[in-house]
Amino acid sequence: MQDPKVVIALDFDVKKEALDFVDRVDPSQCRLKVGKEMFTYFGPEFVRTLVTKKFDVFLDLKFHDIPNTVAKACIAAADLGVWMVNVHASGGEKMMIQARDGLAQFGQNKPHLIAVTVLTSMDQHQLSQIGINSSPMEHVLKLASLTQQAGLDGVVCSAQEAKVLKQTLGKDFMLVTPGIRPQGSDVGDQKRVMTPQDAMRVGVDYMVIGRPITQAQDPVAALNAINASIG
Ligand SMILES: O=c1ccn([C@@H]2O[C@H](COP(=O)(O)O)[C@@H](O)[C@H]2O)c(=O)[nH]1
Repeated sequence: MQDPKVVIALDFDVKKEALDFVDRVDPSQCRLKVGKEMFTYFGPEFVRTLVTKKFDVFLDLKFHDIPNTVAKACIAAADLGVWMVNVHASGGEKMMIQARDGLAQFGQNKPHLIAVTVLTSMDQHQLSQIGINSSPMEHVLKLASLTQQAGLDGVVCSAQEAKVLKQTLGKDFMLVTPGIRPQGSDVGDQKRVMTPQDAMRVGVDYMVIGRPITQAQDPVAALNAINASIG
């Protein structure tokens, strides 16, 4: 596979289990995501290990802070050699611009910089609880437009918003979508979900998939089945 579409959310709490899994997959089959849990347990060394094994690593720490702090955190991520790093779009345009500018020094080796719009675990009701009275679609579009205006490479959104975002922001603006659930798998805490096949149909660039693979009886078989279904 030339450009694997599946980004596996490792989310293991035991390092050996994570590395055993990583040793059973190949960079041609998938990319890997390290999030807050694994980074907090195992730190930058774990990220370096995956990079050394030639995996494209998405460091999903969703930075959200003042512009100077976020820009420096993005630079620290780029120093690890990751393929992709992210911030929260709700941190604002200034923050995103400073993060983008901070990464410019990495030239060709610059990681993709994307911004989280509305978490895929949130629905309309949860948005209204935090004072946002637009629909998830409207709010995602608003934050994605701001992200594009700030010169970032793309956004994290749900696949449910992909068609409208591609139509509005163009095909080159990258869409990275968690909340992917193969038919019949447990939705868990995700609210805005879609199957891998439908997500590909609506134009997502990369699908983040965690538990449906990592908690499967045979995780490698689960990954292979997903790849075959979108092949
Ligand atoms: O909006 C978001 C942003 C990030 N995530 C992360 O993606 C994975 C999804 O894992 P599943 O087990 O497939 O639900 C997880 O690491 C989240 O932190 C997200 O789900 N939604």
